[in-house]
Amino acid sequence: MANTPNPDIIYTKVDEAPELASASLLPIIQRFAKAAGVSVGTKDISLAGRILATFPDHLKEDQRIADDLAELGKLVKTPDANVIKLPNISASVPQLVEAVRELQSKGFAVPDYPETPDTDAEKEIRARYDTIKGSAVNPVLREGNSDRRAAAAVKKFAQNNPHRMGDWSADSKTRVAAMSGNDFFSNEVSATLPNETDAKIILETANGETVLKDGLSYPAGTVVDATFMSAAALDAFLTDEIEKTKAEGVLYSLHMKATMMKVSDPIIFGHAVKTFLAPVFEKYWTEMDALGVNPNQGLGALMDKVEGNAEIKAAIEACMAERPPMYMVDSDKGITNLHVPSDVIIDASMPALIRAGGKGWGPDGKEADAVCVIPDNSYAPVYDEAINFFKANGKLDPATAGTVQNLGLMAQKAEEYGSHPTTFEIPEAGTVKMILDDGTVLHSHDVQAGDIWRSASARKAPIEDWVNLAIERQKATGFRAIFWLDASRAHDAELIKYVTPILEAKGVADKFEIMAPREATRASLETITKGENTIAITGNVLRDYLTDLFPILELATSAKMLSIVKLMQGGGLFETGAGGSAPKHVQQLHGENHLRWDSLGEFCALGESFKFLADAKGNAKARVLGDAVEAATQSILDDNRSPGRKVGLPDNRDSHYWFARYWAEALAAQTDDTDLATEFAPLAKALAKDEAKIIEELDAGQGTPADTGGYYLNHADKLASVMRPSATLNAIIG
Ligand SMILES: NC(=O)C1=CN([C@@H]2O[C@H](COP(=O)(O)OP(=O)(O)OC[C@H]3O[C@@H](n4cnc5c(N)ncnc54)[C@H](OP(=O)(O)O)[C@@H]3O)[C@@H](O)[C@H]2O)C=CC1
Ligand SMILES: O=C(O)CCC(=O)C(=O)O
Ligand SMILES: [Mg+2]
Repeated sequence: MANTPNPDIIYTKVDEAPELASASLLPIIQRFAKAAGVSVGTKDISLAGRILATFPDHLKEDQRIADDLAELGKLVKTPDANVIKLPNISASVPQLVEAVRELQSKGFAVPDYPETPDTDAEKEIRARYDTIKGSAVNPVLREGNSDRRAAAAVKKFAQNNPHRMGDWSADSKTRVAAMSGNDFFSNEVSATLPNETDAKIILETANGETVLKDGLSYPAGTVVDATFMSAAALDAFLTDEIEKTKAEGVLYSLHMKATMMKVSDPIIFGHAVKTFLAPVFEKYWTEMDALGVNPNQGLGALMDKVEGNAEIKAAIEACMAERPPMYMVDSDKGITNLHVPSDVIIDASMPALIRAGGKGWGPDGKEADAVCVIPDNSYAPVYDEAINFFKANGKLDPATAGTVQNLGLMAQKAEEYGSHPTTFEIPEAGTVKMILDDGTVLHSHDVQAGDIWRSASARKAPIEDWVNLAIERQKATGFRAIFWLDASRAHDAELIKYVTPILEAKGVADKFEIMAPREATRASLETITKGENTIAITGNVLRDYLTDLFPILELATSAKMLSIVKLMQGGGLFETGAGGSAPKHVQQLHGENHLRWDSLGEFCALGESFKFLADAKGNAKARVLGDAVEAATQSILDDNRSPGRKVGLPDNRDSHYWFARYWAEALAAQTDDTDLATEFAPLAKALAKDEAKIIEELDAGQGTPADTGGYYLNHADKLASVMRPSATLNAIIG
């Protein structure tokens, strides 16, 4: 665990499909980087790594690992940061429990996850696990705002090779259902703090006062919001939508972000489970409670807990038979939308449904229209409007559509995505107050037991940085630029008070529009339908939602996105793609040794990282490497070398061979650096000469199961032998 100097570039060690891909790609990157004197090292932010790093006191000396996330968290606050960040698991409780089980089975004595901690020791363990749960990594690393867009070559490729889109018909019954009031959207209040201040949050009830949170501290200029969702209104809404969905004869679906919104959304998910199975919960709650059922963890965990009770199981079956058919995660295996809170994640799930023409998979394994329940109305209008647009105008044509780029306010845990420490499920009716250190009551809400209250904030420096980045991007592109802000929403109105004066002071107010999310969705879809382009300048949640929505419509996937985070202290964070870690791809690799993960996001991030390094460290060779990465990425697209979806087709490993070859060829061909040209010419030649042999070796194993020695924690040697099966390629790479 000794402190060694950081490598020039840090490539994160993650989970699932991107981690499998890294086993093949990273050795290639390291070999090429070395030629420019650039070291590329790893830091472990995987779920398994996070668990091990959090419980050193439970492990043997030789099993302990450093807390890489803590180190990275410090590094991103320095100008030296140059981090390539791959997607990692934001763990729901079922995922966390599985990972713990796997580690224990491998001889790591990490403690069980205490679902209902009683003793102080259990509470302490639970508190440590809570730091690992949900989106525990991204908010730590994201010390800058987000610039996500498709690289020009990627967009052009999508236009020239349009993907299949599901047809939309005007009479599609698919619709979005959101609450009409008493949700986070309608209860929001917001204020901008004139001075630096400490604050606390208290709950006053008939029985006295409880401090929910103390020791909050905000710099001057922070926009501080408070809001709550009424549990009674939520239940009434869900109950009503279940009935309506049944009457409409379509699938019932719920779309949440239980991973990132790790406190509020699992509770809302739990309400959805409870209302769907309302008769069962009413009749059997005492027994279910005794069995340890927690609805927030989903129907899957619930079924496990009641496994031994035939009466409850029969009641569940009878209830499900009366309910509308559910949108399925895996109809073959009977996994429903409500099984696991992290299976259906709104940013990816809604765009996939829209791309499919408004269709989801039903229990019968057939596609059908669906009611999409998105309880809170803050951002639901985006999907509602997109669906209305496609019903009226038919599907988008990726061959002619322009693009929607995104500039997102993300730095320093901006907005809802930083609200977890200040989110509470209210234990008892009363009044929640946020009180500043001078005694001012900044915000106050009357609440009932079970309501979900939360406060979110956005700081001045990140807001100003975001507006300035938007000005830069608009100037660089000339695109239509829209701030997606709703003047009638409390939080957005405070942001507009920042945005307008900056635009005016810089004399660019006429280049920007400000529109509420619904209007901005329509304007953006109209713009790209005409083949024109636009920049969506959004808050943190819409940053996340839109950088899956538009790429999935325009490019078929968000995996190919360029995601740059210009860190506020001068460093660079280069995220790969805009999506997640694709669990289905791991299943396919383990089952039939085919990895359909596309590393195009990694290629884009790598090019940017080298170029950033060139500027930051004055390393001209790094620029040559970066330019050659771009040329190689272009060749991958031009020659169609991306992985195929089905077993037997070229996969992720083949695409890495081609990437190495094109990269070496571009280096050999360039004239800016003769050393690099001389070094890579023979490598390029060897890769070309042995093409047939390498491809044969890479593909030989496809069609049979592959053992990587684990799911959350792979065995390094087994993983390498699966992901680097070509001895010929390995010898050339060295
Ligand atoms: N930045 C981050 O760290 C993020 C992490 N996550 C985490 O990822 C996990 C899965 O999330 P989920 O919402 O299912 O989203 P994913 O983006 O992982 O998956 C959705 C689908 O998108 C397609 N896809 C995504 N990336 C690629 C790629 N590189 N190549 C090819 N296809 C791709 C796959 O489609 P198909 O199966 O049809 O091939 C995949 O099933 C969760 O644990 C979540 O917490 C999620 C988002 C961002
Ligand atoms: O951190 C997470 O949980 C998800 C992040 C995400 O979806 C994104 O950044 O697009
Ligand atoms: Mg996302």
